[in-house]
Amino acid sequence: MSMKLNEYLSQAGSPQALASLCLCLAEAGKAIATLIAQGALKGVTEKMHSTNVQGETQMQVDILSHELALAQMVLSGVVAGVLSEEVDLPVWLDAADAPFLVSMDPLDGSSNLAINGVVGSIFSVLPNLGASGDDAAFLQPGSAQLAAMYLMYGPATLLVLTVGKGTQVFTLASESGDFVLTQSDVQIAADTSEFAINASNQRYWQPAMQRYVDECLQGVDGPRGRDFNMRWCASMVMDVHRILSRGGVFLYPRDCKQPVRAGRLRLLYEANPMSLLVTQAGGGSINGEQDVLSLQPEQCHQRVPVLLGAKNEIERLREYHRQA
Ligand SMILES: O=P(O)(O)OC[C@H]1O[C@](O)(COP(=O)(O)O)[C@@H](O)[C@@H]1O
Ligand SMILES: [Mg+2]
Ligand SMILES: [Mg+2]
Repeated sequence: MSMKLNEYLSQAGSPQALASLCLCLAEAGKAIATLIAQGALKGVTEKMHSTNVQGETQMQVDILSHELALAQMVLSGVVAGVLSEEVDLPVWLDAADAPFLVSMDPLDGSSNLAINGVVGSIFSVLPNLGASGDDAAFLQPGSAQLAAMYLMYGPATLLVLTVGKGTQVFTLASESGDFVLTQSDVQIAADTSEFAINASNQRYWQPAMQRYVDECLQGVDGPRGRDFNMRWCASMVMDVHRILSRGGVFLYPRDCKQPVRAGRLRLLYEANPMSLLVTQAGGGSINGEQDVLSLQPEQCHQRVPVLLGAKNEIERLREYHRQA
């Protein structure tokens, strides 16, 4: 029998407050999916003249997605503060004693909208340890996350969730508006012959990454003794979803393209939630040497290198970094 998101949350024994939050985030996802589906008819593909705190050009739809998600969190009544890619400082809601903090990338891969490509939303749920109003409250390691979720706005709208009991995939039933469990306890195969990396940055990579990709590219004639396939979607949600669906590794390594930043992806609302979802599915996630989930964040919008996916490949990459 098909299980709905609310039924899964109660079966998983999630506390009522966490279940309410997940359901509100699911509602936000539905609203964002509806917005995106309008495409150019609603200006979804247009850029704005503003930049976010990362110095990236914002799209109107980045801001609208932020607002839709924020409105649902206000409604939930269980969120004290929200850190978003789209705003410089965390937003503190009028709920200081609420149990959760949420970090979010309201629209991931938004540059793909110009080509009608797949985008998503990413949420990380942390405990509110009582320091409401203090932005440092968000600087908790990924291992402290109570839940992680992404929504994927593709041919189907998917919601992928972990509350620390495996990783589950739900599909939006458009007629009823329910998210229905379609894949439970996803497992990522430990081995793979597929990697994902933005190869245009190759000249900036460190030796460990040069070695890994070079060996993959040598294929059956090289030390790996087999051919590798390559994919890159420029949308972390889509790349991670492929790994959850058919295995592989996703690599956004440290590089020297912009020496001031350690990596491309943001620790608190991209790397951490995706790492929890992937490790709950049996995969690995490191920054090169350390587990991403063990990193102590230093800044709200901090960037980190991220290598995640098939466990044995991630351990191989860790070893290459140790040896370099
Ligand atoms: O432009 P690149 O190097 O391909 O980087 C793509 C990466 O940047 C991101 O798009 C960043 O996300 P945003 O669209 O939320 O800024 C990731 O989704 C993706 O993995
Ligand atoms: Mg993103
Ligand atoms: Mg974004």
